[in-house]
Amino acid sequence: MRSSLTPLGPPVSRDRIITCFPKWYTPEACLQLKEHFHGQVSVACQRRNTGTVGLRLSKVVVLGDLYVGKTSLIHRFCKNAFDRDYKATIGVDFEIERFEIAGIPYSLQIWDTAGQEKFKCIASAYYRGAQVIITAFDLSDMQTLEHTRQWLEDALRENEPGSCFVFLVGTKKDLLSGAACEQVEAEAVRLAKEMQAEYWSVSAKTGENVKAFFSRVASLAFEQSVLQDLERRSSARLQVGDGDLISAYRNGGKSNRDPGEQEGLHPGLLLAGTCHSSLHFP
Ligand SMILES: Nc1nc2c(ncn2[C@@H]2O[C@H](COP(=O)(O)OP(=O)(O)OP(=O)(O)O)[C@@H](O)[C@H]2O)c(=O)[nH]1
Ligand SMILES: [Mg+2]
Repeated sequence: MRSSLTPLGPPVSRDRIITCFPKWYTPEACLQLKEHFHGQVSVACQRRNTGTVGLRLSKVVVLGDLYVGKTSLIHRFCKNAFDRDYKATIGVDFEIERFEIAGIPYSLQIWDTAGQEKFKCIASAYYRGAQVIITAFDLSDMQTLEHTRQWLEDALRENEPGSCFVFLVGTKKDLLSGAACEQVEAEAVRLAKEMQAEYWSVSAKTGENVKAFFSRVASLAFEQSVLQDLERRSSARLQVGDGDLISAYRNGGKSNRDPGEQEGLHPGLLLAGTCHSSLHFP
């Protein structure tokens, strides 16, 4: 089936266009070592046979202790800005970032959560339906690394087992150098392997690795979305072929997770959101 669904709105900016599969930070703790998009995904993109992938929002949640730099990381990527003053996130906030990956439009909804304990119950309401979980810690504060395991556990509890890509991100790379940085990174890589997470070190202050990191996040999520969409459509066709028309119709070509659920919007809770660029939904 050829997709006729094209999002409206301005073209994505040049630095959001991804043509090659972005590389990992370190091969020791990475989710996929391959250098190209999955063959089926490349073919689907060439034929523009990616179903509704271009219209959906993939949910990314960013978690971690207060003051580790979650908001700064997101702001560096989405607004190319850095603020030295600390303004605690209250509850949650989100940004929408549009990409073009292998010629197909793709959007991430990036949820910034509060690290302060008193806001945890608000923030945790937004963990559900995440395709990507980013657990952040401050490279200059080892305690924040130790706490990442608990943050991840809390987020995984709200999601189906095996349904999320997990990243462990060390922030404020500019504050460490040489042997000190290597030592913390080695410990973080060890933990990332245990968490089955991909490891990255970044600096929101200098911008080091920030764009590369989010390109990697977007590409892995995109590839998974296309593969899931292809699988869903082929199983719907099989069901029709089996004469099970009603069950195919009931599923409506949907995955187990409803796209609305993936968007994770729970009205009525404290929420301050910014749509970074205009999107039009069906
Ligand atoms: N040197 C340096 N400072 C940073 C970096 N990233 C963030 N900071 C500083 O660290 C402080 C906390 O950053 P935030 O991004 O607000 O931290 P947060 O994790 O969002 O905190 P909560 O919203 O309370 O959970 C701020 O003063 C930032 O300027 C970085 O890469 N390098
Ligand atoms: Mg914040």
